[in-house]
Amino acid sequence: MSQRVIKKIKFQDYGSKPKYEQESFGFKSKENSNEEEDEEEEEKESHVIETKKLQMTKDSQGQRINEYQILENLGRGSYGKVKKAVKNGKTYAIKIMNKRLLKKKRQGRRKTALDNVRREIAIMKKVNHPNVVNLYEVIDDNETQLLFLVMEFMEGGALMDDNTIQEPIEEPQARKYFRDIICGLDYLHFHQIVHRDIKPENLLKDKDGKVKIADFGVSDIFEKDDKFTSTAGTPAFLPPEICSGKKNFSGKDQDIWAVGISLYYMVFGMLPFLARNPLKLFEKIQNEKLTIPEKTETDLKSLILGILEKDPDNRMKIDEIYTHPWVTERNRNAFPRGEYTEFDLSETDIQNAFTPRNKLAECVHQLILFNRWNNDYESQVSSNEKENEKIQVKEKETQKEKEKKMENGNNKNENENENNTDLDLENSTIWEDLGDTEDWEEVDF
Ligand SMILES: Nc1ncnc2c1ncn2[C@@H]1O[C@H](COP(=O)(O)OP(=O)(O)OP(=O)(O)O)[C@@H](O)[C@H]1O
Repeated sequence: MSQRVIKKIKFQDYGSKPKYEQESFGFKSKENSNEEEDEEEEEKESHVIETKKLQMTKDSQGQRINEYQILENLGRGSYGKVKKAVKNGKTYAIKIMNKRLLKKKRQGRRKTALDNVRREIAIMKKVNHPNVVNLYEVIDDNETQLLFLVMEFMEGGALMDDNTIQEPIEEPQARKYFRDIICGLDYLHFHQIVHRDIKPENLLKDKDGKVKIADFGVSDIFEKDDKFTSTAGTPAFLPPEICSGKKNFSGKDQDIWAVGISLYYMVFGMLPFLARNPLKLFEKIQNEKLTIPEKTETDLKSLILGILEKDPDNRMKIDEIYTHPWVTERNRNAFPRGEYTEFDLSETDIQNAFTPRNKLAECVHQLILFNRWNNDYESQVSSNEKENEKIQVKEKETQKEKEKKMENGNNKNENENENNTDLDLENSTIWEDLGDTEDWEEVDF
């Protein structure tokens, strides 16, 4: 059963805008708020609408998904397409995915892409901050197996487009962007969420140039400590401790390092470590001394060196970043931290992020596969009977023996299922037989 989670968040936005006003989510600037109203807003469980019914129509204006008029493509990720859409005059970005295809796309030994999407949605449903891209609605249609994430539209696109050499961003502008990123990241880390793929492509700008953290595809949640063993992220943004294959590294330290690489990229227009192949790149990240252009101003230099410290124990932490002279312009531009109240984000929330796994249906599917195999086996035996009587006798004996064995096997399976209703389908071979999974064009709009 899903726990009741009441989200109570208070924060101040000291990023690119001094005061935060986003009426659509019920947050108001402090001057305008009254306490009762605030209390009411805070008691909302989740701001995300969950829709189970999908209506896809086509008219003279093009395609529609429920009330959303679908416009042009915004981009394509590894899990699906992102389209621009309009509803009641407001623009949205809709990520369109196909659950059937996600289920077939393996991610490591035990997981499928659907597991990652489940986690991404669970996280996005809970978070609500001006520097994190907001999710408005999840449309989860079982008939078509399509999944739609309706997000706020980030008109300004990615902070920087790709990993080529780019025009550096002027320092005052870079500082605003950097503060936005730190505000969003601090909020996530407070709520025990690590992003694990911070990079300019996943930092999107809204129409006012405010930067928000997007793409929670490989994000994770942690409990007591933030130690991880699995590698996730983009090679050029991975810290030395991950490149060296260290087990048990800090997810927060990984995010901080990636923010440092992103800052370097913003102010110098290029990545600090580049190589032709990942192995060479990992070697450079671990061993090559960081070069900073000579004319770099002292405060900026000290911040970059502090964040891009190879030893994670000596790497700058987020509270030191908040008070760093480059960030605060030597205390002329205060950068206080937001105040947040905890919310729960549990494994149950992840499992229930959209239509919960139907364990019964999956068990039935396994039984059907087993019966099919069993019938094939029996028909093979009967054709042999017609051909040769002698063989038939032998086959019957063998058959009996095998049936006996199978019966024992069946009983064993039944017993196992009785003991383990939570069938481990991640380890089941049924996903292996589903063929090639590369054709993402199947998500056709
Ligand atoms: N909320 C949004 N507003 C505007 N554009 C968006 C939004 N979300 C995503 N996009 C665009 O759509 C593209 C695809 O996004 P998506 O999150 O699916 O994948 P990605 O981050 O590019 O890649 P991957 O998921 O493989 O890491 C992005 O590159 C971005 O330019």
